[in-house]
Amino acid sequence: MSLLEVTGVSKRFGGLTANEDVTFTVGTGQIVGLIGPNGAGKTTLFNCVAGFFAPSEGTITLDGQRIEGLPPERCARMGVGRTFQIARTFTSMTACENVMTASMLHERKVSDARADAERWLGFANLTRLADKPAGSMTISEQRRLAVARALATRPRLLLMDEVMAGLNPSEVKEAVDVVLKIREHGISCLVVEHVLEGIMPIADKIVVLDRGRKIAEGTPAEVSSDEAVIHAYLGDA
Ligand SMILES: Nc1ncnc2c1ncn2[C@@H]1O[C@H](COP(=O)(O)OP(=O)(O)OP(=O)(O)O)[C@@H](O)[C@H]1O
Repeated sequence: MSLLEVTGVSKRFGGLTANEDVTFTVGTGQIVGLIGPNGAGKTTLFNCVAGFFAPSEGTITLDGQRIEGLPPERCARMGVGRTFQIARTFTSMTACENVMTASMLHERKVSDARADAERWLGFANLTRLADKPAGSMTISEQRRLAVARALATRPRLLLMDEVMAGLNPSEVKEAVDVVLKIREHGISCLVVEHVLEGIMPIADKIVVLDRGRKIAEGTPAEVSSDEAVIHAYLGDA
């Protein structure tokens, strides 16, 4: 049994089908990349796994337990963590306070939450910025802060949404190093990413969506040479 099993998931918004009959798994300690052209349905699927959307059809299990349709906080308590885009970090709070808001999910005492937050800031290579307001940090630092905050919820599966977008090559490498460290901790990662040079070298598996459907699944090498994938990315050009 895989940690995450997405089976036959469809999601419709009125007449628009954003996901159609999508099936894939994420194994324990695996990094799985979810890629596809704009509008392919990546974010929608991500939101179905995180509990932000209930699928119209299909099932989603975490460690054998059904989670589809559960609210986000139940999914989080069951072990599904997710990063939010920058706008969701609390910009006037310090980096440490930001992570503490997540640590409080498990720690009752403020001093324990602070110690926990400091540990995750260290994990994300942000110790020296612990007391800086999140709003004054660079995009790269804020992305790693979002990862630290998600890790503080103690996920078994971490969903990462475009944590590498807009970063320069050395910042992409820093983000990649953090993802690899997360896997070393035995935490599985499902990564939605446009920055293919960031995700392709480190993913155990890539799932490719196009117009809501899964068009390919396999190792990075397999999907890179897949005709349907090449066509989806390049069109008829
Ligand atoms: N809440 C919503 N209501 C209606 N339609 C939506 C909603 N969310 C997404 N869609 C539509 O579903 C389709 C898939 O969008 P989605 O954002 O999941 O794709 P994506 O692969 O994440 O795209 P991108 O790479 O551009 O972020 C699009 O046609 C989008 O307009």
